[in-house]
Amino acid sequence: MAARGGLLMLENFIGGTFLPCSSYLDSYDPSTGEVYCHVPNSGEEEVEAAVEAARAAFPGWSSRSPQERSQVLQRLADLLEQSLEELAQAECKDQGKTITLARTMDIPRAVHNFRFFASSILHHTSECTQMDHLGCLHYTVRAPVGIAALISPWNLPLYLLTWKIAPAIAAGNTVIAKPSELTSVTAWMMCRLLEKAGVPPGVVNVVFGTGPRVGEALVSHPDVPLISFTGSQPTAERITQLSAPHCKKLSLELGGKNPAIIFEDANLDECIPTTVRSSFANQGEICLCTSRIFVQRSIYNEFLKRFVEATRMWKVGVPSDPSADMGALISQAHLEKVRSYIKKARLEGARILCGEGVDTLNLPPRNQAGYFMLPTVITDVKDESCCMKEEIFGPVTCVVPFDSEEEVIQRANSVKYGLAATVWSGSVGRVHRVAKKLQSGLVWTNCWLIRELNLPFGGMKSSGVGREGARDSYEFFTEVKTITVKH
Ligand SMILES: NC(=O)c1ccc[n+]([C@@H]2O[C@H](COP(=O)([O-])OP(=O)(O)OC[C@H]3O[C@@H](n4cnc5c(N)ncnc54)[C@H](O)[C@@H]3O)[C@@H](O)[C@H]2O)c1
Ligand SMILES: N/C(=C/C=C\C=O)C(=O)O
Repeated sequence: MAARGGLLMLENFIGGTFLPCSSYLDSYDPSTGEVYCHVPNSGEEEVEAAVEAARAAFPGWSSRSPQERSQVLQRLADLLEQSLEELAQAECKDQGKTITLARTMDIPRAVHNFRFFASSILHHTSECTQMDHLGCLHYTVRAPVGIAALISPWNLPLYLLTWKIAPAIAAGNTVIAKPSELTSVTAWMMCRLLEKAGVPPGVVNVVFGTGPRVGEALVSHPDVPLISFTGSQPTAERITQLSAPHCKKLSLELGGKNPAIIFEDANLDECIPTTVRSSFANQGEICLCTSRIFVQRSIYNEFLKRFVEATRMWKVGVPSDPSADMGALISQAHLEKVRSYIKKARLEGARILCGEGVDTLNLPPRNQAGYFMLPTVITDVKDESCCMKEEIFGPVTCVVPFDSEEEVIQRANSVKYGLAATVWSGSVGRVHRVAKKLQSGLVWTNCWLIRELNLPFGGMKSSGVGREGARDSYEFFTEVKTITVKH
């Protein structure tokens, strides 16, 4: 690690070596608005070096057995776990999230990602059929694809980066990862553990920088046959265009406009605290967060009263405060974007029941320039409003009434996204029925964010293409071959 003038200086990690870059980007502490880190502003030259390193490492790594690769992933998980507190502190400072969320969700899940895929890689089966009348046996085999480009967003930095690195290298690929330029620190810290874990040079390469500069050089490189991307739809469109000439394999995990549907027989004592958390956890900067709440009319007033009370109890504070429920948004630009939606809602005649422009946020003097805002609840908003149609990706949620099951399903499905949903009802028949009719890749009933990594994760419609999970990631990061043997 280099430090210049008290600033953290990150370096690219290529071929097992940390390399300086010719230019750097400022990276900010969201809780103060101050520059505290310099991130390499990498470009084609760095991508070419990373491709060379990944290409050189591929024969050795891909020829190791799943058992050998599994052991390396387990050792990396152990080292990350031993560095949990250091990584949590870094993620908190870099992303603006609370230290408690970083300690209990982000970093433990990053550790688990390596443990999970270290195990699942040992248990995949292939397929076989027989044509006795022709004396033929057919079977499938799978092999790693080659160099994988892994591009990840700024909201759950190490959690989502390792959700790609782990399955990619477990399957025998070598990787070039590009984290978000807004949150690069924990990826860089992870690189310091790779050699000790036994990851050979060139198996994991990390290039830092912006999407248009280093990201586009990576996704358009002819020797990078597959891209796993998590981020926004506009970026996914651009990556699809750039990769199309090379017919690359694409996994696209994109945005959401996730509904919560609360029927009159829901258990509000459970529903309300969970829906506050699903709306505002990580400052609402989780693709699975709830941003539209449909409440059956007979309980609407009771729900609204209790939900606003509970939202006002959701503590916004300095991210390093263990008692804070919510920290700072990622950037000044993102804060202004989120606030602009609240202004639009007001202009449309909606009511802001709490939060931005209604309640007062008290912060210590050193955090006055931080990117903070209060969790905000909007009602009396039309389904056609941009607040009900577009992903805001901040601590803002809309609450509206509904009457019938058929009506609410149609309204919940009336957006271009289809990532996640929650359904709250005491009727088991109703939750099964409604879940099946929702255009979402993930539906939680009477709960939220209980993750089963064995099963497919991802969205439909504009929420993405493909799925991630034990089998899905294995199939994405390998090529299948069908072999016929005539005996
Ligand atoms: N479905 C999911 O699992 C999931 C998870 C987290 C975030 N997201 C979505 O991500 C978005 C927020 O993250 P974000 O602002 O970092 O998204 P983003 O699309 O701006 O950036 C995501 C990543 O892509 C890179 N990038 C940007 N432009 C690029 C280009 N032209 N070529 C190559 N790479 C490029 C960025 O540097 C970053 O690393 C939201 O829409 C959110 O819903 C989805
Ligand atoms: N891929 C996942 C994403 C979760 C939240 C994104 O913002 C996961 O949980 O596996």
